[in-house]
Amino acid sequence: MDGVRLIARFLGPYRRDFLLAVLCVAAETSLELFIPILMAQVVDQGIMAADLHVVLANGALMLLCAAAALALGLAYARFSARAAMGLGANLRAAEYAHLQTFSFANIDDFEGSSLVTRLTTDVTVVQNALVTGTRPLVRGPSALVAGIVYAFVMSPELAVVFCVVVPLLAVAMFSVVARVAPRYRVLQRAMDQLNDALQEDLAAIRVIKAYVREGHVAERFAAVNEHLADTATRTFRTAVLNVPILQGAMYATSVAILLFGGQMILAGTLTVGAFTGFMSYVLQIVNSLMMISNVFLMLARAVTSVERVSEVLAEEPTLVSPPGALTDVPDGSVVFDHVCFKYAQDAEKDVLSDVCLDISAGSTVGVLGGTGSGKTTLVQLVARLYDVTAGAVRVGGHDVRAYDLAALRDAVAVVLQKNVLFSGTVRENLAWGDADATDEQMLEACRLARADEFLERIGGLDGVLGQGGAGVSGGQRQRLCIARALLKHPRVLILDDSTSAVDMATDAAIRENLARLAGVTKIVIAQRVASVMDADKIVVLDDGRVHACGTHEELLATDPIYQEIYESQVGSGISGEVS
Ligand SMILES: Nc1ncnc2c1ncn2[C@@H]1O[C@H](COP(=O)(O)OP(=O)(O)OP(=O)(O)O)[C@@H](O)[C@H]1O
Repeated sequence: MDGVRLIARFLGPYRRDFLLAVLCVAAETSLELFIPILMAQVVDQGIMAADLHVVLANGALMLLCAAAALALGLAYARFSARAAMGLGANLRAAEYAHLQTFSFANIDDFEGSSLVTRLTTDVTVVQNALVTGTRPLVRGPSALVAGIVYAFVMSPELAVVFCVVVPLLAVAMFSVVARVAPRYRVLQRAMDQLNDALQEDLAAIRVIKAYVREGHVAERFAAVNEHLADTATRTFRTAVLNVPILQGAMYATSVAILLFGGQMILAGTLTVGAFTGFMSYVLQIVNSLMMISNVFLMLARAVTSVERVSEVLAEEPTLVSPPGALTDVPDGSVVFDHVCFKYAQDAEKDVLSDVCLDISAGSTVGVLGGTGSGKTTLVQLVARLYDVTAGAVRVGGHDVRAYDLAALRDAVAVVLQKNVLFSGTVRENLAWGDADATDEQMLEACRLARADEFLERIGGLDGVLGQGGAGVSGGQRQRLCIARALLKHPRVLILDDSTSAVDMATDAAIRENLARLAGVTKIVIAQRVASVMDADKIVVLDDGRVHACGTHEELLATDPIYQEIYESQVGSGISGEVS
């Protein structure tokens, strides 16, 4: 029922088309049911009574019925296609819009590939069910009921055969549907896995080629592909069982009716015309049962897909703005107050444990630490990309959970470790930072991020970037991403290893430019000591805890981990560039 409500809701303005499609099928069905009656009259009152007038008149009526049924069939195709395609577009739009409200945690829950299947294949399954299922859904039951009623009217004795056949067939077909329905969820899950493998391989195509791993990924893809094919074969092998069951039933019924009907004709209790008409009802009843079983199979699959679509639409975003949210971030101060965090509620260990930090507005803070020590996790909490598990993060003196999400994220610009640009011009990409920025403002941001160095070479602000920002190098992409963040005029600027692909001299020049941004708090995650040694404060993270905090000189004098990082870089010759 929930599925029906969902479909009714998302049909929206296409509900009219859907209703018209149903009316067309209903009218078409009643016309077709009328034809056997006319046929019986042709045989009994026309051929047997040698009355040509009855044959011609009824023949003309039969042609008229057939032509009207054809017109209604065409109209049905048009209305149902419009309703189904409209429904599909509405469902995809609603899912996509809802997806935009998802937090990272929501997306982690679903997995990206499953979301893709739920927006594409699942919607197509629902669409197809509507466009090809409405006709048999309306025709099947009405043709069945009408066929049985007409058969009883023509010959109640003969029609008793149906009282035996129809219930037996119904039980057989429902058991087929009951076995197949649960398999559809497994099938869609296998489809998710195929999408997952395909997406990962396409995204990593350069790495695959660089490591000459084409054979390995082809094997992995073959395995998921085979799993999908196996699951589909097992599902549809059971589904097609209803065809032999129905055909067997049709022949058995025909034989029984020929046997009993023949005896009745010989005994003079049934006319040949009534018998001919009766035989066409046998076909009609069995056909309608076939339609009903097919439509049930189709619906079983569509129900699975509707459920998967509903799961996306019903997912509650884990991060929302509170009622009466603050819309102004007064300053760029950042406080971590006994913050604990873990990604999964049931995870045993915290990723961040009891982190306390006090970062004053306008200061520069460097964050260092080993791989997996929690640096990225720490800064993501400032822009409320995740919520703390315990404690609080305060920006501008207020808990981040008190702010309107958009206002907070406007004030806290994060240049993530995985920098992403989009296909389009450089100007379009920079406009993500400030849609109203003038060319001068964009060029100034590029100058601060040292993107001006290569901007002319890629065609200036009108230079076109390929999908995912293709067409610029890693270091160039990082600089454009910094420029984009600067255009937001943030109160807090977070750079998560954002200059890792930039050479030392450019890195130093960028730092120098950023240091001049008065009033902007800068939190810089870096692997190189050189990138953070001038900071007002350096935080050393170790296994999710603040191991030490101080200036470069203080840490160099007191902290063994900092000394070790510094020494390792001095040893590798980085110190020369550092100093
Ligand atoms: N989305 C996620 N779901 C579950 N665990 C995660 C997720 N992201 C990170 N982690 C785990 O949290 C821990 C800290 O990761 P984080 O990315 O914050 O470390 P990091 O210090 O930034 O590392 P690196 O220097 O390699 O970028 C790691 O153990 C990582 O496996």
